[in-house]
Amino acid sequence: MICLKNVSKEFNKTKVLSDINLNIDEGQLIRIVGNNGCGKTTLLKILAGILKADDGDITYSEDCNIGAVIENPSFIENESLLYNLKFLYNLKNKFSYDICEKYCDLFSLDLNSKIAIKKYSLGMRQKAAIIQSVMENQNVILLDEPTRGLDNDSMNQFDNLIKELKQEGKTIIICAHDGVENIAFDRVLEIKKGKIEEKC
Ligand SMILES: Nc1ncnc2c1ncn2[C@@H]1O[C@H](COP(=O)(O)OP(=O)(O)OP(=O)(O)O)[C@@H](O)[C@H]1O
Repeated sequence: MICLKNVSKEFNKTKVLSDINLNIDEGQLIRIVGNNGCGKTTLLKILAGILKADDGDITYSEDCNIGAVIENPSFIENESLLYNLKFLYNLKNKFSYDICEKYCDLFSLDLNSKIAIKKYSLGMRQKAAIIQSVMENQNVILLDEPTRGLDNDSMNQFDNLIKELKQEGKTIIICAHDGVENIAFDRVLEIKKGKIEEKC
């Protein structure tokens, strides 16, 4: 689905990722771990195409349609959840109220709430961000610390969502220090000193 060959990235002459080689197959559920500042977010940004690698090649299968939650999600703060999800929908796709409602129900969010996003709690914003990453049936989902701000019930809801996406054959990559202990990952990768290695 995605293939990285000798991908490198440095910031201010410090190498964060060094000659990374990685094959991500369709339908894999992958966790990326590593110490603070090791380059997890950098790798996700490169995979999402929002950051350019300095060197190396990345190839994507033709049907690759990426959804992502990376760092702090931005919204139109004075507008409602529904307005924001409609706004974030890709222009070439027809907005599906039913799909958004399904994911909102799963996360106990009210899609018809008139409350402006700026009044949402951190956890509610995180759920809204996760919903936008899956609402268009994206088949590759990149999630950076997705359980940040989620309470225990919401973490269970998140686990259920990942299970469902996995059953649907989606390719999912999650960077997480914690909060994902109940998820059965196919692979766990660790970034260490600029290199990536399989942990299991
Ligand atoms: N835009 C940038 N400009 C300069 N340095 C950057 C930039 N983005 C990331 N870095 C640096 O690259 C390194 C890797 O950052 P990254 O955010 O990828 O780490 P991380 O593994 O996601 O960390 P954490 O677990 O704390 O979220 C850090 O040293 C960081 O300071």
